[in-house]
Amino acid sequence: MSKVQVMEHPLIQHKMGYIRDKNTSTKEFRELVDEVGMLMAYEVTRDLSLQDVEVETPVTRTTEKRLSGKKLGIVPILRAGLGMQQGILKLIPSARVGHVGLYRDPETLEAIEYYAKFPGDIEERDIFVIDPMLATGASAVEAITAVKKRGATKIRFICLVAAPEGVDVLKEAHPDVDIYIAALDEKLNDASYIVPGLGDAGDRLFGTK
Ligand SMILES: O=P(O)(O)OC[C@H]1O[C@H](OP(=O)(O)OP(=O)(O)O)[C@H](O)[C@@H]1O
Ligand SMILES: O=c1cc[nH]c(=O)[nH]1
Ligand SMILES: [Mg+2]
Repeated sequence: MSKVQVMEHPLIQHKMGYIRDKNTSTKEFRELVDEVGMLMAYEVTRDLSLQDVEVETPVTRTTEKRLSGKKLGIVPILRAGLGMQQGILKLIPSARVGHVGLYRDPETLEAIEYYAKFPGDIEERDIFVIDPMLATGASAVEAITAVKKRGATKIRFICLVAAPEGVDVLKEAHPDVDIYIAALDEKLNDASYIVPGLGDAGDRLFGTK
């Protein structure tokens, strides 16, 4: 069964308050989403494996630790997932990047795929699927299904704000995928927006609407 981790780090909580604020400008919103993406990547990569390496300091030889070279990949869900991409790449710059384009049909709430491009060796990589919002869960379920179809087997999902409804749907559809959340909110409203939420993440990131 999926592990669900809500990241209660004070810096994440502090920044989430500004991200939610409707008076936060597009520029600040973009910067904050990038920063929270980076802080979440720090937590999510806590279990990366290390190997011993010999290093010569100016004084002596010593044994140090280095990442063991596990191949990683991130897959932002377009559009809003792009807002977290750079922040995560700052910490894991060698990760390859795939993209899956999905939009939520406003009537049916179905996630409609319009784009997909993944690294050729995706099946060898640990994959982080990223999107600021987990609302009904339809988009995350579709994106992870698309990634699995290309052969990836070790997948985690990282989001800023999740509704309990979406967490349940994702756990049910992909019980092998662990879920990392900056804030677990109260519910969905009648339009399936997250409450209290932050509004439409894509529109706020890109200044559309
Ligand atoms: O859990 P769900 O109910 O599927 O909703 C979440 C999805 O909705 C938003 O995308 P949107 O459809 O607004 O596309 P956009 O990123 O292009 O704005 C958000 O970025 C998620 O991908
Ligand atoms: O609250 C929500 C729900 C779906 N997509 C968003 O961007 N925000
Ligand atoms: Mg949107």
